[in-house]
Amino acid sequence: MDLSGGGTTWTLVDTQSILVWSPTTLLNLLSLFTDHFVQAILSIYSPTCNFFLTTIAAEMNNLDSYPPPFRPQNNQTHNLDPYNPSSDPNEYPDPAPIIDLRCLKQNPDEQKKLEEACKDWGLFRLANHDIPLNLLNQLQDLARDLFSISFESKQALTSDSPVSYFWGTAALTPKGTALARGPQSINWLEGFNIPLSQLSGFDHQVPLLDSFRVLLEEYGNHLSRIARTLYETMAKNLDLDPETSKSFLSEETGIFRVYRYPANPNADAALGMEVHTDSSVLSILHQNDGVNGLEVLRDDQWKTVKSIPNSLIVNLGDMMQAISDDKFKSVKHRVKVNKHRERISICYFVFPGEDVLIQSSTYKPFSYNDFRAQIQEDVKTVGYKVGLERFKINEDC
Ligand SMILES: O=C(O)CCC(=O)C(=O)O
Ligand SMILES: [Fe+2]
Repeated sequence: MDLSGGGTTWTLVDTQSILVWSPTTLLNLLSLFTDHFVQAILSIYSPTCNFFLTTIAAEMNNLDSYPPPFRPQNNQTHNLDPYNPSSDPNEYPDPAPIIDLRCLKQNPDEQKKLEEACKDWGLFRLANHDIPLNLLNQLQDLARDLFSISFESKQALTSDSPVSYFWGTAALTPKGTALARGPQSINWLEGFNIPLSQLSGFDHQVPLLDSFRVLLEEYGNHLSRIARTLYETMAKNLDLDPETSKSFLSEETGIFRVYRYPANPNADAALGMEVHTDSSVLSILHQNDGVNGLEVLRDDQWKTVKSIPNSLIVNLGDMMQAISDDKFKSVKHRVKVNKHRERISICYFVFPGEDVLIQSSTYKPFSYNDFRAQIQEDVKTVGYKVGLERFKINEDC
């Protein structure tokens, strides 16, 4: 598949004009301004130029910030379709069930709704989570700033650090470095892997990283609270023994993954993230405003989970499916790339204590450690994560 990110000359066509620009010239020009200033200018331009400006806004990040294979190639020209908001999936209602966190503790109907969402979807949108909107916006802004520094600086910043930088795959070793993959399975993403327990190991000398650390600490406290509340309600739904079930959610294992999915005119040729299930108990996701990408598989159809301001997406992972003895579902999902705009998402994953045995009638007893080791092995040998199937009790033997 053609994984090139585009050409150094972007050809943009609308009904009135044909404009051929060199992005290098444009970027040099635009980089003189701050993003916010440019956004303000963009908003006062005439609507006929809107699609053009939207595209340029998406492309104006420093090209040096992208991993080399994601950069436009010199001898290529791309025809970018005009950005057409009326074909935007935002026009359609979002199908995911909505859970109101504030109601969850007291309201049996909301608890029932959660149970249904876990069985039918393995995913839901979370409203009334009580995370300040300001914190979510600041996190997104800082994540964008962090991704905008040069590729080499991102690598240098994270060498010798508990934070790791990766690209092209989301399959990582326990240390957070990318597992080697073949070029055909490259994922159109870059990211930072940040274990919550090691936030203090951030380089305090680098102001951008230090500001990010402060925000992530605050965000991490909120997500631990949310994960605990959701998990306790799920454990009650499943009638799990309260003492045993506690060790299935270990807040110290919390990990952040911050992703950037660069815009790509050949969006149909590459996935941002390939089809997978998460290995976690729960995953909690925040997507930047207005850029869709996440899709879940339901009834054999891919459904877009829209980016809606101030809401979080929660999905159940393989550990939750095993803990629930297959009553709840670890949902298959993937990320599509946007042709015009880059997408940033901030994901939190929480796991059982590493050596805690999960026992069920469907799977052989295994710990998260066993599960992770098996995935590492499978990705190296078979090329992909086999997952829970590896631990299924084979009734024929
Ligand atoms: O970026 C997203 O929307 C989803 C990321 C994801 O599925 C993952 O990290 O497992
Ligand atoms: Fe995922």
